[in-house]
Amino acid sequence: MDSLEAVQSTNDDASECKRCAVDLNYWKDKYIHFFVRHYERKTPEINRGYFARVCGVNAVVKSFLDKTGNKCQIINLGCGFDTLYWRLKENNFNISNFIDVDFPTVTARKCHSIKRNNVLLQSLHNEDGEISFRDTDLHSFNYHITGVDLRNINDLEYKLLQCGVDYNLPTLFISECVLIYIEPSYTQRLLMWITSNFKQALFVNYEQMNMNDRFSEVMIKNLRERGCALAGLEACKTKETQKQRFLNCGWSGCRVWDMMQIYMSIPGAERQRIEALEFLDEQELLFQLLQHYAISVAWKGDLLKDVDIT
Ligand SMILES: C[S@@+](CC[C@H](N)C(=O)[O-])C[C@H]1O[C@@H](n2cnc3c(N)ncnc32)[C@H](O)[C@@H]1O
Repeated sequence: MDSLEAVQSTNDDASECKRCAVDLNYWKDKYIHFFVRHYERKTPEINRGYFARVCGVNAVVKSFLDKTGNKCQIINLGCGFDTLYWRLKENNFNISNFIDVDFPTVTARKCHSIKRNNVLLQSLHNEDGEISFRDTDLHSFNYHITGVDLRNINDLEYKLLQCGVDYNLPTLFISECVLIYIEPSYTQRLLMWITSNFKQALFVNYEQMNMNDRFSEVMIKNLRERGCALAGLEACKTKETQKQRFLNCGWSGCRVWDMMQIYMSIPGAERQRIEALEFLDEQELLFQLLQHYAISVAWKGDLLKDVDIT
């Protein structure tokens, strides 16, 4: 497998882990099984780690929507098979625009699954417009999928315009385990392009952190053996490097929480519920895993500052 293919295949891992945890009742997602048919059962540590990840990202999304209402935009960078658009719709959020972005090979598969599924299609229908499909792209009233390499800003800009991007709307960017695969100079260009073009933006980034100890050496070795070069690893070293990545690119501020902090801040009853779902043999392993991932939230503009997710 070459490096690009290996990076794209990380979407299969992420979506299979999400489906597994949903089937075990960690959280509800009525749509993930439309995208992921087969998976192997994951360990309790992995399932709990994904639970914390979903809770953390959902908390940022909720805080963003509390501040903006429906007059806003979400752009999911390296979206994979994420189902956030449908989950928001189900909860009566009808935001101005939602754009899913990934490599064309990944978006083609996402479009294919949507095209043959009435439940997914129905949410996209609106009296104001048709759904148009191309192989790798989909355009509907307020949901778009576009296939583009995030390292190419000119192409990204062009494709986002086709998706009706509005630079004046408060915009939430989501990236879950994406930037670690991208060379720092490209990420820098992407982050600077966002701050120079969008009036008000919030960026939630979930990815590895504390990548400078023995535990992380094993994680890095495993990913590299699969062909993932981890070009963006430098920024994953510490909380400070995660933060500086944004501050150096013109963002007004950035806060970083490791996943242990997020996990411990989940309300007691909810944590007890999920801890009763499966027997966890090695608590220490879960804690190590949680200490090696983080959520960073960066903002541009006063409206979107002070997001607290713990
Ligand atoms: C680990 S997966 C995560 C998928 C999704 N964010 C989730 O959490 O379920 C990483 C995703 O980032 C995408 N990705 C990585 N580098 C990219 C790039 N340069 N341009 C577009 N997508 C990219 C991959 O194709 C893959 O779908």
